Amino acid sequence: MGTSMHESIESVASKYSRAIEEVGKAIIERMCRIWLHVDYIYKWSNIFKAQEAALKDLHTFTTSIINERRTYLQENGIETFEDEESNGKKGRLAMLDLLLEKEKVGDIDVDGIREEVDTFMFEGHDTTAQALTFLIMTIANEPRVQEKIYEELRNIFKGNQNTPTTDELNEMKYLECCIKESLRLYPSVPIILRYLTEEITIGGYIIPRNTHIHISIYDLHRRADLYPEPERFIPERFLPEACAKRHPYAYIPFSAGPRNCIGQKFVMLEMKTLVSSLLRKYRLEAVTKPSDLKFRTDILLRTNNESIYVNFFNRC
Ligand code: HEM
Repeated sequence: MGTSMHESIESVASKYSRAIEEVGKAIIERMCRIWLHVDYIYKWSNIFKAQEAALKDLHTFTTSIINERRTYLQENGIETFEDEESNGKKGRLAMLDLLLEKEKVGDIDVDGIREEVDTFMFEGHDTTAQALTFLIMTIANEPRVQEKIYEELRNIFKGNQNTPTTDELNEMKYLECCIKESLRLYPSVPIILRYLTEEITIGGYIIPRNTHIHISIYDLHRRADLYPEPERFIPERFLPEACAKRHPYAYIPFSAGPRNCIGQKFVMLEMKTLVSSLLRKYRLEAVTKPSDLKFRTDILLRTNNESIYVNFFNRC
């Protein structure tokens, strides 16, 4: 986003993680209690108070990120993005710098910037952390798959220890199938919500317009008619020839349509970078098994397990 998170921000970062969980809890608790759907009643509830406290911590964190960047630009006398190669490409702005530029010409105010930063922090942070957790656990539980990924990495890197280049990341085709299959079984965003502006018919049922609907990505991804033996981890389901036979909306970990995830290409590179670096150095052995996972109702796919464990062994 164009900022580094140094010490002063670190001190509020753990509060931020807790705040995100609290806000998620408040949303779910409200959703499940119909009387709390009425704003007037909700505002008197303890859930609302907890939500407000969490939002305060959340906004403290994102505001400090914005202020840190603003101060940096001011202290270094950077007037416009043309002055700085902030992301290595002169003329192309990091997101926060672009928002700060727009603020100068009155296209956005400070609350607007904070909303955008909140969206990116929320959409980009826990989603990726959850996806990596489930992927690493799954690879540890699938020795055949792990060896196949390792073989692919050995062929790409041929013994060198370098950080992967973009070309090398693009060569990790099998690892990509594993990431996709892991997101099928463990979609970080298990449900999405939509508001119907027109009537639709699904499976013979008419759903009237002006209806709020939930789309369960988790359940869709485990449909046996779309994915035979849906509980099994089979990365080959995502080889190009297998995907070609499937409906384009049968797999939607990043949603679909005009409001789909804008971070999906970035996150694939991020996950490949992290997992390939781990697997080049370590062999993983399972501790927590998929059958140990106890999912809870939340806006992100989380478990009630205290922790998810994996053993790491040095590859000599
Ligand atoms: C494994 C990681 C991720 C998953 C599974 C994921 C999934 C999703 C999903 C399902 C949506 C649509 C939500 C809805 O329709 O209600 C979404 C939206 C979004 N995602 Fe991601 N995401 C991930 C990572 C990221 C990252 C790394 C970023 C930013 C760098 C990001 C930025 C966004 C933004 C800004 C939106 C809102 C787009 C809009 O409303 O127009 N996401 N994401």
